[in-house]
Amino acid sequence: MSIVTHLGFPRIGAKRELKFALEAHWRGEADAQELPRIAADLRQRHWQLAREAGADVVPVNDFSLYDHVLDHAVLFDAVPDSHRPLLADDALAGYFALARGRQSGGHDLRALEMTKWFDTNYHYLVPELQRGQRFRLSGDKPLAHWREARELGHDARPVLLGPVSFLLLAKTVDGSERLDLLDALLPCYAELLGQLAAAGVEWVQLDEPCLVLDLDEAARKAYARAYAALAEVASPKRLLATYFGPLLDNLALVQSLPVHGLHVDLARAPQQLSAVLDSLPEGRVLSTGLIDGRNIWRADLDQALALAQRAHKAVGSEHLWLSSSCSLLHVPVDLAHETALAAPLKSWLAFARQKIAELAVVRCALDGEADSEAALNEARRARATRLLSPLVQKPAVRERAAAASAEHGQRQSTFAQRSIVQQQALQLPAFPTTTIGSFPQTGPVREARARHRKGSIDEAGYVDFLRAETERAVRAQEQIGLDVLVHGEFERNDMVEYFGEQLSGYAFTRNGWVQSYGSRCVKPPIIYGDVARPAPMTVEWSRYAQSLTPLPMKGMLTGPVTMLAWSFVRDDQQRAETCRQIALALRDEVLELEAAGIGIIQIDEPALREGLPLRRADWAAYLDWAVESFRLCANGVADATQIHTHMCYSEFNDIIEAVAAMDADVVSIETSRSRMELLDAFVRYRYPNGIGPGVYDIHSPRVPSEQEMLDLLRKARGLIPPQQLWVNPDCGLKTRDWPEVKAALEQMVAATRVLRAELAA
Ligand SMILES: Nc1nc2c(c(=O)[nH]1)N[C@@H](CNc1ccc(C(=O)N[C@@H](CCC(=O)N[C@@H](CCC(=O)N[C@@H](CCC(=O)O)C(=O)O)C(=O)O)C(=O)O)cc1)CN2
Ligand code: MET
Ligand SMILES: [Zn+2]
Repeated sequence: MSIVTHLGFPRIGAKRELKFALEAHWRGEADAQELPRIAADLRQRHWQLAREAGADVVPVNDFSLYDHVLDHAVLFDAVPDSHRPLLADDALAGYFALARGRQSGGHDLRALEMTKWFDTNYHYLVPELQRGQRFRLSGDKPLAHWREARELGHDARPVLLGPVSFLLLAKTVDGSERLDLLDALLPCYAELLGQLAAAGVEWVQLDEPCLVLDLDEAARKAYARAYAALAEVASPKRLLATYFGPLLDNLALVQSLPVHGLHVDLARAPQQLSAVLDSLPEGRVLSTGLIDGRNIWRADLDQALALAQRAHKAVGSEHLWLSSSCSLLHVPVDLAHETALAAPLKSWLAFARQKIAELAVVRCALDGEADSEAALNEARRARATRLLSPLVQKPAVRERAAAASAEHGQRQSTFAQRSIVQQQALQLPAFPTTTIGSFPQTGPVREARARHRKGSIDEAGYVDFLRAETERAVRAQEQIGLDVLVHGEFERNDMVEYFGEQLSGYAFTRNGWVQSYGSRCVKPPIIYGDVARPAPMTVEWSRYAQSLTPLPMKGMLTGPVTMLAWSFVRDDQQRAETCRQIALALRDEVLELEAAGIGIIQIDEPALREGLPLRRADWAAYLDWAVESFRLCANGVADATQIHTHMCYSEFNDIIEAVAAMDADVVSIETSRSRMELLDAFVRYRYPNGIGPGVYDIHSPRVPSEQEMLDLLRKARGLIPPQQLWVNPDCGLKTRDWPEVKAALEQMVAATRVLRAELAA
């Protein structure tokens, strides 16, 4: 009989139990045993839940206290020397110091860099390696968690990030070639596999998501070498797991690797099944990724079943696994907690637990069990009602999207012309200072929102509270001496969810939490239908904030590409089409802000880069519609209105032309941690519009000094013409506290004043 399994499970907990345990631990409020106890409890609960939903085998070591890539770096002792003493002294404290930095107890340790996990909104910590790096197996988490599951009676499969993906996802601090470290790393894997085999582990899952990327010759050779080497050692049977896309030109390589099983993503790439089956070596297990781990829709079980049947015919039930396309990390835990979702909508959805149950239905149907028919019918009915629902189809929205043309995305004049008009209107000093939008989302702000949600403060009381917070932020900015102010975003739970709640065609959940990094979570809203804007969303807040000050108040919106990328999107129409609908809805907001007298409007697009398809061949098409959507959203304004955009965590070399084509008057980017290196693309391209390279790393509580920021600014001034240069932090300040924010911004303004004096001299 074919088995039901999945590649990994969300670890934060349905009610974010891990988040609260972590944060209590970091605040020093929990005793030393509390965090490990809650973590073990979550693992136990999640295994049980998966088994009850229908999984035969559960993955283990998918759990992490912070990040699974960091866990591997620690497991192989691939950590910066600076962190070693603390790690040796207190392993957990050292681990969190790698994740979050540490500036107490006589330590001044920086955090590892964080970056996006493929094209998801999950962030991993980037292992730092160097030439001659030594690796050493340190710790036994994969085996310990396997034992834990075994003792609870579960058939379990440890998950490891495979050696080549581990290296490709790491960076070297000295510019040396990562893959040169393969020979040094492999003995660690060999030792670990040996330990697992000796303990009686039957299967190990080696995740190699990099196999869905464009690979150069060196990477292909590394794969061949690594897996040949691992075939020589004592080891459980190896499942090579690929996900997030089709294997395409890497298929032959993959099929040549000596492993016992292969997992392929058939949710994103169902069309690859034929080629995979045709080339699958005799006797190899095929793990079919049938159910989408990246989205929350109930599956098309007929399609999943059809794929499973084709695979079954080719490999037989002994060699067939039915699985999720990727780890379920990217979806919430359990739909059962959504008690407030409207009835038809709820019946269309499946979270992690429901997805495993769907796999169990496919298995029943595959085995010809009679009661599977009822479950299949139920799924068919739910899907059909969704696709035909009048909630989904809005003819007026579709007509508008079809009618929108490129002209609507064209500013009236060139940047050179309109920047003169804008300067006349705004009268900004050289090197204008501003911030990226959010100010601290403090405990009281979140509590007020929670009380409002529960009805224990009314609308008026909540609005009064938010107005007071906004006013406080405006006064603080005036006092600090910033030139372009923001209202602070206190009314927003999240930059995406907040807009999702106000747009039609969008639904939102109560508990649909997904880990973004560490203890930080998001509740991605769900786009289920054609998107429109029934009423203005931010205009009153911006108008109010502007009424408090004579200084320019920047309007603040989340752009269409980011709204799309950080939501769960409908799967019954092209993403480009959905994005266009969002763009037009936001366009109305932009124009209404303008009409309300807001002269500067920022439209954030931090997700533009991460939305880039994993394969280069697909980039141009994506960038075309992504840029077009931004332009449709932003560029309907008059010359005097200044459009800003903001992007963080972006490798701009790949997308600089697209950034230029957006034609925003000012773009703010994250650059402080890379010491302005990320400006390179703009410099080389001679990017003509305004640029605000971040001078202050907002991810850390550390307050940068005036001198540090001045150094960065001088560097930036040497790279781009002074009249283009803006001064701002790397990103929004919502995760910081007021005292550090005020101190840092004061230093930033002081540094700017020095720069201005130098310009005048
Ligand atoms: N969607 C999205 N993706 C993004 C970003 C982003 O801002 N948004 N930024 C980048 C980095 N990612 C981040 C993701 C999350 C957070 C973050 O701070 N998340 C908050 C939750 C934000 C939120 O939805 N807050 C709600 C709910 C807050 C809450 O927990 N309330 C308590 C009660 C209040 C309390 O006592 O704290 C409850 O409901 O139980 C609100 O403010 O209303 C968290 O994990 O703590 C930060 C950065 C990239 N991706
Ligand atoms: C992740 S980009 C964040 C932009 C948003 N305006 C903020 O300041 O929080
Ligand atoms: Zn940002």
